[in-house]
Amino acid sequence: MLNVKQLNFSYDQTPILKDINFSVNAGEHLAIIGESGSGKSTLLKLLYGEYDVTEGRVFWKSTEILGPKFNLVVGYDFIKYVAQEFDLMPFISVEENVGKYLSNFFPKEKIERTNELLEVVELSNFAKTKVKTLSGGQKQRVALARALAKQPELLLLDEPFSHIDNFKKQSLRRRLFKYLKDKNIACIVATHDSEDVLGYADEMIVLHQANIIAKNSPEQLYRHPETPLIASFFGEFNVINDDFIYAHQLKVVAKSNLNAIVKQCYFKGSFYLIEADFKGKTLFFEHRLKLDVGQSAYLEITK
Ligand SMILES: Nc1ncnc2c1ncn2[C@@H]1O[C@H](COP(=O)(O)OP(=O)(O)OP(=O)(O)O)[C@@H](O)[C@H]1O
Repeated sequence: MLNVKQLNFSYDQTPILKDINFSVNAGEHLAIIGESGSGKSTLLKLLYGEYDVTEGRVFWKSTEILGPKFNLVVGYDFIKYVAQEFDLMPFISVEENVGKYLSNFFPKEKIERTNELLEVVELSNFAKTKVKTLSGGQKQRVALARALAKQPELLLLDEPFSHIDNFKKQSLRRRLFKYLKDKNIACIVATHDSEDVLGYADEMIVLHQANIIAKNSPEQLYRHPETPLIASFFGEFNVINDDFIYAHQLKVVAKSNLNAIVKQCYFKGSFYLIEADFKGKTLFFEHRLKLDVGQSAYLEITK
């Protein structure tokens, strides 16, 4: 189990993280969300032992995670960290990068393990390709496979799918997170993307102004977002009668007290997202048909 106790951190005078407390069980999946600059990457780096905490302690089971003041070599065998910049070896092949830290004493096992991981990240066809010729998204997938090679107990992922195209992203997410669950590998994922969280994370932490402002299951935070920041992570929303109402929770009806005038209509595939004016305030709602600018629409909350 990972235990983070009263962690405080600053690079200089400004506190970046204040009184951070949480734990993660073996095999559990925790998502960390927050605006850009809220300290997500810094927190992952502290959990990896890349920096020394200013105050507080971090434990994985009974081992204390310590930074460079205490360790000559940064990091621990049981933790792997895939940063936003992946530090691969460009002049060797994909399979050599993935197998780099696997023992050559067991060549058959090394090949099997490398092949298994290349399948997880859907790069089997690129096994012999030199990394320098790969695209950014392909390199990110090599970095993920390499982090898993010597099965870690805890995997730290910083925006793990940021370079990967939408065609691959969905299936890669499913494969990777299923693999981690099957192998009981705990993971902590810093992300801006609600698709990385919903359906996968067991718990979610929201960082804001150096503090954890919410910690709960994604379902609870989705259903009861306590702040606009949390609601906005999940999609367009409105504040009506002090309540957060997602765009899909406003329905067009024949008559109601909520008469909005359409300002913009955005095609979203299976629906249109409509931006409308209601008494000088902007409202967002979803509708299956296109509406004309200037048209009036009666709306009802369907929460
Ligand atoms: N090496 C560093 N030295 C000084 N300040 C830093 C350093 N790295 C990050 N910071 C600052 O710490 C704050 C948190 O940065 P961090 O990268 O942890 O945020 P983040 O939430 O991961 O952002 P993003 O979502 O954009 O990746 C920012 O204000 C950043 O400028």
